[in-house]
Amino acid sequence: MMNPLVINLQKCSLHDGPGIRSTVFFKGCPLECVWCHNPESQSYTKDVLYNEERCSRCGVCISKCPNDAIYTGETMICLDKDKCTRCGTCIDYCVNNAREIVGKESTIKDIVKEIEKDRMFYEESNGGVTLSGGEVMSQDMDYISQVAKTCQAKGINVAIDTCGYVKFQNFEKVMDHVDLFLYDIKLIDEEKHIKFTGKSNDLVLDNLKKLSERGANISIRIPLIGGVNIDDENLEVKKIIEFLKPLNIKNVHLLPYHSIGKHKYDKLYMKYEGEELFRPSDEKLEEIKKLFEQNNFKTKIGG
Ligand SMILES: C[S@@+](CC[C@H](N)C(=O)[O-])C[C@H]1O[C@@H](n2cnc3c(N)ncnc32)[C@H](O)[C@@H]1O
Ligand code: SF4
Ligand code: SF4
Ligand code: SF4
Repeated sequence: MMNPLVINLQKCSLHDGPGIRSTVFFKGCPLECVWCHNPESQSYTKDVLYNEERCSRCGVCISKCPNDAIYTGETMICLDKDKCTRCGTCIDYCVNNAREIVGKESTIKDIVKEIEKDRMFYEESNGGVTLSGGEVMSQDMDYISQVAKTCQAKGINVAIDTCGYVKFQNFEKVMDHVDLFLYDIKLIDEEKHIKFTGKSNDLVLDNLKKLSERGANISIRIPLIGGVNIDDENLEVKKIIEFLKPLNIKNVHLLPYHSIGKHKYDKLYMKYEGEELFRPSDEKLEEIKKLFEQNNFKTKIGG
């Protein structure tokens, strides 16, 4: 079996859990959130990225591609994703570095070795490692739980950043080796959840209840997205609060929408469907924060 693909191991991360952390982004996700700032993390296969600004349209990649997957479009060099085998030939021949491959197989040993390098920072800041993505909980869970177990055994704090859309057995496989779950709730309204993420939220909410019942340490993350879960009466937010109240959860992080991942859609030949979305005003964010605080949640704006 292939090891999971890693997109990137980000050092000195300050928004993916407490302290200074290294965040490992695994590739592949069962959801397709319209606003996702990491579109390169959605597919479970490698992707070829194309940077149009660097491309001189020399055509070399077209002639070198062994699968005839590249062709000239009206304004850019196009890719037939069905034909592309991610062999990397076009990347090797592009003198302008306009193409790059995303996703690299990594052994448990290599990942842990890389994580360990920043141990000093973790110790000084009460940080650690965060396993994220994409959706880390939808990967090979023997691999993920081994990474978590090895890090914990070395005294490194382990957090998991998840959308929760996986079978509960995946949580059971890893939870003994996890110090903190950063668990996303995007919407309670099921129809809207399907509309904006492509999937029902049944599993997400069910798993959260079960995790909480099992005594897991959980911080909730809620992306606050104008046009999706923000309204004048804060209806969706109030539903989230009512859902969380009976659970054994105290910490809530509100993540205001941003569009910094938008440019990546072009590079992946994907269409960004979130043009209408917007960041809630600072007043609105404070209003929502207050609502959570009134219900005894320790709430912060940001990751
Ligand atoms: C990329 S996701 C990876 C973890 C997992 N797949 C999830 O959705 O929880 C990491 C965090 O980024 C948030 N996020 C994604 N796109 C965002 C955007 N455009 N603005 C604000 N937060 C965003 C998600 O809600 C999640 O809390
Ligand atoms: S080889 Fe590079 S610069 Fe030339 S057309 Fe292909 S992507 Fe553009
Ligand atoms: S990665 Fe290989 S198959 Fe895909 S476009 Fe480049 S040369 Fe063609
Ligand atoms: S669940 Fe997370 S990684 Fe997956 S599409 Fe949504 S925001 Fe992106």
